[in-house]
Amino acid sequence: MDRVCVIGAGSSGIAACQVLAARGIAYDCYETGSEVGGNWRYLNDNGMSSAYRSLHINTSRQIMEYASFPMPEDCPVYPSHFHIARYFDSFVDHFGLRPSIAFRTEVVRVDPLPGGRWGVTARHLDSDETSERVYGAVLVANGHHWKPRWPRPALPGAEDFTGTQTHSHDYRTPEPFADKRVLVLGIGNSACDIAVETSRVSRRTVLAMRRGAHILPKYLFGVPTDHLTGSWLARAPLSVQEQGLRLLLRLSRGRLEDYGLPAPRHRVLGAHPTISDDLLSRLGHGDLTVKPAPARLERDRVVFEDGSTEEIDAIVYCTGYDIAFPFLEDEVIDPSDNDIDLYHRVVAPDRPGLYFIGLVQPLGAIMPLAEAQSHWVADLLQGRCALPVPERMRQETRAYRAGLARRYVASRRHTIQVDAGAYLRELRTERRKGAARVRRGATGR
Ligand SMILES: NC(=O)C1=CN([C@@H]2O[C@H](COP(=O)(O)OP(=O)(O)OC[C@H]3O[C@@H](n4cnc5c(N)ncnc54)[C@H](OP(=O)(O)O)[C@@H]3O)[C@@H](O)[C@H]2O)C=CC1
Repeated sequence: MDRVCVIGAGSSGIAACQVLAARGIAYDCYETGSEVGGNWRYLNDNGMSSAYRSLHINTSRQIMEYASFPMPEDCPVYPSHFHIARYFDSFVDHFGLRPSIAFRTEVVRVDPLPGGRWGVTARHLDSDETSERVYGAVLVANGHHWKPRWPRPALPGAEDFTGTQTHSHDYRTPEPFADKRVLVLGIGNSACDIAVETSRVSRRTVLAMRRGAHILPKYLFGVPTDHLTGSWLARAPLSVQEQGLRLLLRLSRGRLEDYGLPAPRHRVLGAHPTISDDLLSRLGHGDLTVKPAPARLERDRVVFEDGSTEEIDAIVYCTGYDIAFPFLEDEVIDPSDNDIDLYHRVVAPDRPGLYFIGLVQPLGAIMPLAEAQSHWVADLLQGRCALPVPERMRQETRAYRAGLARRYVASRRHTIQVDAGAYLRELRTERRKGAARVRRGATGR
């Protein structure tokens, strides 16, 4: 079997490396930075980490750990990025993966070649030299929370705004916002974490949003929330999960309107969850002001959609991330507007040998899903599983899109959503079907 290329040594890339190594598949992994961990390596010198100093994961460690390597017992329930980066270091060392990772080596091009092979061009940052190598398959694990998504088009008046305008990707600590009048835009997890933090040092922090969000706590009745939502509740039909969660939230934290937040018009499971223990208490303290979305900027002030205005010194756009593969031409795969059609979120139907690891946004955590995806890809590489014909794969991607449209608020942030437990079951089923295809000799490729 031809050698395989893994792009990125973040949480998904190292999961892929571990599985490939365990399965005896020769591979090279390329990582732009000097260390593993991707987004979870604070101040990562690959320039792609969006982690801020106070970041703690909002899924519990039991939900985020790799199946092959449990997190240490003494790790907190909701570890910080420091704990998580340490865990990734020990994962890589435990499995002896480090020598297979070319650090400070950026993949700059990936080209399809005749015969289903792939040409990979890498730039070595220390020497600025490039090298080319041919691989039988490429596993793309470059992450999807590193390229800032700014409002498109920009807010009217943005060019003439006299304050600062930054994206959450570049937020590290609240100090630069001390004594400032800050506007945080969005109501995802970045917005809530950042608004809570700036509200402690700013003169005033305004949290503006174009729709409400169901705020989930990290604990419900003393139990990590995802221990409830990821276990018995996750196996129930969606409507039962929805009702159960709605009831639990109503009992534990009451109505969001009573904290000054707009009542969400969508179902609890109709948006990627916003998880914060601190937001509601900061609102209760009167240290955060809630506003609708900005309508326009007027030099040193922001006019909101309800006609109210605020003088603002700094805007932090917590408006999410674009999916991007800078090393792939759009003709190969085009992720514009975060639309990307992959069979079971991994396989490019018309590009044999091109796989995407960790390109999901789960209710749950990406790490064990990336690991499970890698096992499926290893099956495909070793001929233990086969894919259906491309048209069958495209049917699956259409059905997935239709399911997203039925369930989720229409937003560019909801194009790669999965429920962790259900998705793991889906991958297991696909592996069984893929093995049956091999036995029948019914391979699509
Ligand atoms: N502690 C943790 O573990 C953390 C995890 N994360 C994760 O990182 C990922 C990214 O999160 P995040 O950075 O919050 O981004 P998200 O994409 O999740 O949220 C973006 C927010 O910005 C809003 N928005 C986007 N564009 C506009 C616009 N033009 N005008 C007004 N509002 C806009 C969205 O609203 P709409 O819904 O209407 O599109 C949404 O409220 C998520 O998976 C999140 O869970 C992030 C921070 C902390």
